[in-house]
Amino acid sequence: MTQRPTIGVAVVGTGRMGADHVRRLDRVTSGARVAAVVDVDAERAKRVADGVEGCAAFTDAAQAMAADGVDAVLIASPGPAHEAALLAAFAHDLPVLCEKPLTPDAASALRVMEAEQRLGHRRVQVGFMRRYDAEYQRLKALLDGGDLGRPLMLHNQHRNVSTPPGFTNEMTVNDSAVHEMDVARWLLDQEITAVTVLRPRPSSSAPDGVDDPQFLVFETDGGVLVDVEVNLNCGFGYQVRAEAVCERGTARIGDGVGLVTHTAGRWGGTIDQDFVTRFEDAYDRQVQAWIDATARGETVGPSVWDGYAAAAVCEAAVRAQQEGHRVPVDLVDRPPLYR
Ligand SMILES: NC(=O)C1=CN([C@@H]2O[C@H](COP(=O)(O)OP(=O)(O)OC[C@H]3O[C@@H](n4cnc5c(N)ncnc54)[C@H](O)[C@@H]3O)[C@@H](O)[C@H]2O)C=CC1
Ligand SMILES: O=C1[C@@H](O)[C@H](O)[C@@H](O)[C@H](O)[C@H]1O
Repeated sequence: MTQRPTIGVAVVGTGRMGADHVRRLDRVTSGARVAAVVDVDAERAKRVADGVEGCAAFTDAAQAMAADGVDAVLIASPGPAHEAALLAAFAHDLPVLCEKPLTPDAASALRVMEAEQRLGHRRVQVGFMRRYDAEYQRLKALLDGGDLGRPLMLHNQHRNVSTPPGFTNEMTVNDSAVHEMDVARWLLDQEITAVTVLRPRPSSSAPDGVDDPQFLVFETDGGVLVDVEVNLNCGFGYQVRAEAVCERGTARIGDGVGLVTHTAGRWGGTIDQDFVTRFEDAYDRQVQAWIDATARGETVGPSVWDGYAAAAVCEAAVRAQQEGHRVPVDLVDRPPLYR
């Protein structure tokens, strides 16, 4: 049997997600190696590179992409830095796995989409990892199968223990609810056409300046109503749940009922505390799918169109937050490359 050559990956951004993806590429997935890491924080890049055999450290993404042994790019810098890194990768026609959000607004996502179209082929998989989560995949298969009839509503809960320092109202949409925007579009195979943001009284655990929780309502072009409780300082755990209400039944995921113990007069289990553990398998499967597709010369998974559509919904949601009324979502026509 002939062995596939190992793909050399440059990981851009070595913070929480970037460092975890470096570990994953180095120790969990197969078919790729970390050839380079990039961070504007030179010491952080060096620290991460030192832990991986044969890995070079850079502070400039474009330089890393031009380096020997780099065949593909994983972008895990903050959202506002994604556009520059994507355009640099396109200059070398390199395959990219780009963490969500593709970019933080629709105009920059459109520029990326135009640049990818100029290449003439898809090169980017967007890191909407929930599409690789086993529970979400089962829900998708059930809805696609049609046994429950047509979906009418999708209820979602997105709870985090707490928000990190510097978290803003916009980030409740761009960093957190963006996942529900993507999974709603994917599960229903419909586009989101309008967003309303409602707010109960704030939790006393919410940091100053952050309205938490928030309640988002999306309307879709297929007539489904999607609601999302974004509750990011709930204090007790990381919970991501979705319930589809269909014509002949309902289906729910995310109850997290793993090991249940009965002891000392009580019964119960544990609740994940963050996305790294809750979605560990999904991140692994997402990255392995990207490596495998790259080895075949293909691009799979959430596309730049999906990243753009989510960015347009985010933009409408941020306006809805600020202006306090329902905001329609405007999308350009879907280009042939993404149909
Ligand atoms: N899929 C998921 O569940 C999650 C995805 N993310 C996404 O991953 C990305 C990174 O987030 P975190 O790791 O939490 O952030 P982080 O703040 O921990 O790390 C970001 C790193 O990027 C570096 N950086 C900043 N600008 C850069 C540039 N221009 N070039 C190279 N490096 C640069 C920073 O110095 C830092 O080391 C974001 O897009 C975020 O939305 C984050 C958390 C979970
Ligand atoms: O992407 C993520 C974070 O950026 C975000 O801050 C969290 O709320 C999400 O649950 C996580 O998946």
